[in-house]
Amino acid sequence: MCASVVGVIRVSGLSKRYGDVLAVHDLTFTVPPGRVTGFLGPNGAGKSTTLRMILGLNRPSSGTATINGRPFAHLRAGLRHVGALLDANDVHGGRSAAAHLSALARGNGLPRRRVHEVLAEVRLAGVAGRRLGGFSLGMRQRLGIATALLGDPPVLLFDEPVNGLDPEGVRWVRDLFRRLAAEGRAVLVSSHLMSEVEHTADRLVVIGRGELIAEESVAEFAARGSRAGVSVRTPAAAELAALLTRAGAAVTAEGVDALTVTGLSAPRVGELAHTHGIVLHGLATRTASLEQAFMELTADRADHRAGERR
Ligand SMILES: Nc1ncnc2c1ncn2[C@@H]1O[C@H](COP(=O)(O)OP(=O)(O)OP(=O)(O)O)[C@@H](O)[C@H]1O
Repeated sequence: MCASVVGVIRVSGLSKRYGDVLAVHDLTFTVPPGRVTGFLGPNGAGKSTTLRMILGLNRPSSGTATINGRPFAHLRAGLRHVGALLDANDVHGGRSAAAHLSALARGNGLPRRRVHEVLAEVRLAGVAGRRLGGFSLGMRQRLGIATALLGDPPVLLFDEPVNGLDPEGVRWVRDLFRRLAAEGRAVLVSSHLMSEVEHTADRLVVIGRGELIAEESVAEFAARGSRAGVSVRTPAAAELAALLTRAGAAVTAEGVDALTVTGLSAPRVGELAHTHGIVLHGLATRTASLEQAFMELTADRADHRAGERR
C-alpha cells in the first residue's frame, strides 16, 4: 500500500427527499485526511443515504458531495479514488473471494497482484478459492473491506463495518482504520452505536433525523454529556451536601453516603471537606461517557418509526 496519500470528503448543503420523507436535510461536514471520522446517528438518521450520495449511488435533491474536490460521477476508475463497504452481503454467492476481487480489479484497471495483497491484508488468503455463499457475515465483512482497499484509495467509507466480527476481528479492524488514517487517508466509519467508533475515531459527525447535531473531536463531544462532574463518598453526606451547595455547587445524593457534584472541581471539594473536618472515603472526577452524551443529544431525534413522514 502506498505510504502517503491525502484524501478529503466535503459534504455541503446535502439533502435527500424520498416523496414525503426528508431523509437528509441540509447536511454540511468534512471528512479530513489523516483522521478516522465516526459517522454516528440512531437508526434511520440518514447515514446510509448520505454515504450513498457521496458514492454517487443516490442523487441528492440538493447540495453537493465531493471526493478530493470532485463529485464521484466525475471520477474515472472509481476504486482508485474511493473505497467503500456498504453492504457485506451484496456479493455473488457462487463466486470465490479471489474471482470476486479479480473481476473488480479488471473493471477498474487495477493490477492483479492487488487481489492477493488485499486478501492477505484482511486475513482471507487461506480461503481465497472458497465460494462466498459459504462465508460467514464476519468473513463477508472482511471481504468488503478488502474490496474497499483494492484500488489503494485516499478516501474510504465503511458502513457498520464491525457487524458480525468477533472481538479479535473488532480489534483488528480498529487497528486497520487507524493505520489507514495514519497514511493520510480520509476514513469515514458509520455506526448507530457509539461503542463501535469511540475507540477508533478521532472526530465525530453526529446526525439525527437527517440533520447535523455535532461535528467535533471525541473529547469535545464527551464534554457535552450532563453526567460530567465529581463523585464523592463520605459518611457525612448531608453535611457535605449543604456545605457544597452554599459554595455554589449543584449536588445530587447518590444513596446514603455518596454525592455527585457539578460546578466545583474535585480538588476544591476535597479542600472544603478538609477545612470543615469532613472525612472523605472517595473523591473522583467523572467524565461523561461518550455513549451518555450520544444518547442525550440524539434522544429527541431517534427515529424509531423509520420511513414515517417528517
Ligand atoms: N429508497 C428509499 N425510499 C424511501 N425512503 C427511504 C429510502 N431509503 C431510506 N429511506 C428513509 O430515509 C430515512 C433514512 O434512512 P437511512 O437508511 O439513510 O438511515 P440510517 O441512518 O442509515 O439508518 P440505519 O442505521 O437503520 O441503517 C429513513 O426514514 C428511511 O426509511
